[in-house]
Amino acid sequence: MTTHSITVEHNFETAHRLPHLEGKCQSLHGHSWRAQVTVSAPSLTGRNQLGASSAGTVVEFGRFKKLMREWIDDRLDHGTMLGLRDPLVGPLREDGCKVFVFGAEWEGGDWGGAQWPTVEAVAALLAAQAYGWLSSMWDDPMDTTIAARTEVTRVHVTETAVNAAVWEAR
Ligand SMILES: Nc1nc2c(c(=O)[nH]1)N=C([C@H](O)[C@H](O)COP(=O)(O)OP(=O)(O)OP(=O)(O)O)CN2
Repeated sequence: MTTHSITVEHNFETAHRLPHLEGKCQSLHGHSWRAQVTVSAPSLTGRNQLGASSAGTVVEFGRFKKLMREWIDDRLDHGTMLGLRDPLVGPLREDGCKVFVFGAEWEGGDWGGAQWPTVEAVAALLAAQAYGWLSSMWDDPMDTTIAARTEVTRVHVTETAVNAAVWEAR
């Protein structure tokens, strides 16, 4: 069986802190995050208004990146990622800051523990969201660029040049 995959990337400037870990990560700090999302399909067979067809794409880069960029830029970029139990959530919000709360806005569920904004949890968060981006393309009957049985297979997130996490579908 063959697999076709595409990978797209986006960056975001976002603060976080991990008060449950010992050391410097307890202090609020920022990173230039990079997320690479890989989408795969067993064939390039897609659809058009007449039925099964092929645009020759797993998903069209531009459409998928638009969905990815809008979600990341709206919710994470130039904001702060915190855990639900972090006492900074209230004060930052009261001061008008953008805050994304792990364990609230996104609870993790089957995607793995997500109570704190570790790099691992950010990768799982984006994998879960990427399934939503694919669903919205699939639900659009005019979208002829998404192949059948597309899946999110890998999300690679870096917070620094030397720290990264990977979420991979089994
Ligand atoms: N498994 C994880 N471990 C750590 C995470 C994480 O998300 N997952 N996060 C942190 C901190 O957020 C911190 O930003 C990074 O810590 P650390 O690599 O120790 O710090 P530096 O980037 O300054 O390290 P260098 O010495 O510059 O390489 C901690 N652990």
